[in-house]
Amino acid sequence: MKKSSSILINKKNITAIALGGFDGMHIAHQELFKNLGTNGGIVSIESDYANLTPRTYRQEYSKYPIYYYILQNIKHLDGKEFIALLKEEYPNLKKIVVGFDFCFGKNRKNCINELKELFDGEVVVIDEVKIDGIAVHSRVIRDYINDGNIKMANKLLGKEYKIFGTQIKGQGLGSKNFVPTINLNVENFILPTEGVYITKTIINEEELPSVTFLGHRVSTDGSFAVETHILDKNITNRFSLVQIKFLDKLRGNRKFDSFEELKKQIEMDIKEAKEFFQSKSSIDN
Ligand SMILES: Cc1cc2nc3c(=O)[nH]c(=O)nc-3n(C[C@H](O)[C@H](O)[C@H](O)COP(=O)(O)O)c2cc1C
Ligand SMILES: Nc1ncnc2c1ncn2[C@@H]1O[C@H](COP(=O)(O)OP(=O)(O)O)[C@@H](O)[C@H]1O
Repeated sequence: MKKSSSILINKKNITAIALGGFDGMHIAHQELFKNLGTNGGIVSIESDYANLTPRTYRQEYSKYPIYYYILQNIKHLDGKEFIALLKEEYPNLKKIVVGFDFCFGKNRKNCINELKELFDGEVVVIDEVKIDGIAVHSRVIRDYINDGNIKMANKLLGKEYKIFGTQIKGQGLGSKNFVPTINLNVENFILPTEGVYITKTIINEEELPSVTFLGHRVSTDGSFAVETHILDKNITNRFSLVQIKFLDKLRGNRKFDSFEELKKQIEMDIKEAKEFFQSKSSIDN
C-alpha cells in the first residue's frame, strides 16, 4: 500500500492543484489530474462520508501528492478567504483544476465564475465526464455498490473496487464443515449489499482468485462477516492486512436449513467463480 507522499513534497513546490472531495479517485477525478503537469498536487476537502477511498488509502490512486483539509474546519470561510488560504498554503500556485460543478466557500455560494474572478492564475474547468451516458460521481458509484452492481461501479471507478481489512478469528466452522476462509474486520469502507462475490484477494502483494461472502451468517451464528475463500490454495498464515477487489456478484445472501445444503451451494459458488477466472484467462491470453 502506497503511503501518502504529500508529507514528503513541500507545498512551496506545488504550482497546480486539483480541488474537490475525491472520494473514489474515479475516472472523472483522473481527468482532472491529467491537467496538473509536473508540479501538481491534489487538495482533498474531507467530508464525513468518504468511504470509497477513505483517506488512509487514497494516495495509491495517484502519483500526485494529496493534501487533506477537513471541510468542518474551512466551511466558514467565504470565497475570498478560501482562495487566500490556498495562496498562503501554496505560495507558487499558478493553476487550479476543477470540474464543471465545483463550488466553494461558505454555503457553497461561489462556483466557477467566482473562482475565475477571485484567483489570479489559470483556472481549468473539466466538462462533465460520463460513461454510457451516466454521469460519474462518487454518490452514483456508492449507489451501485449498495445495489451490488459491481460491474457498473468498477466501470465508473475505472478500476476494481477494493477494500482493506485486518484478519480476525472466525467461528472455526469453515474448515471443518464448509471451506476455509479468511475472516476480515473492515472499517470505513462502504460494503456491497449482502451476498457472494467473485473477488481477488491480495495478501503479501500477491493477487489471488477468490470468492467472498459478505453479510449476516444467517445459516450459522447470525453475525456479520466478511470472509474470503482463496481458490485452489491452502492458506495457513495469518495476515495483518488483507485487500479484496470485487469483480462481480454471484448471488444474494440466503438462509440454509442444513449445513449440507449450505456446503453444496458454497461448492457451486466456487465452481462458478473458477469458471469466471478460467474464461477470463482464456480471453486475456
Ligand atoms: C462462498 C461462500 C458462500 C457463503 N454463503 C452463505 C450464505 O448464503 N448464507 C450464510 O448464512 N452463510 C454463507 N456463508 C458463510 C458460512 O456460513 C461460513 O463460511 C461458515 O459459517 C463458516 O464461518 P467461519 O469462517 O467463521 O468458521 C458462505 C461462505 C462462503 C465461503
Ligand atoms: N463527472 C465529473 N465530470 C467532471 N468533473 C467532475 C466530475 N465529478 C467530479 N468532478 C470534479 O472533481 C472534483 C472533485 O469532486 P467531488 O465532488 O469530490 O466528486 P464527486 O462529484 O464524484 O463527488 C471537483 O472539482 C468536481 O467538480
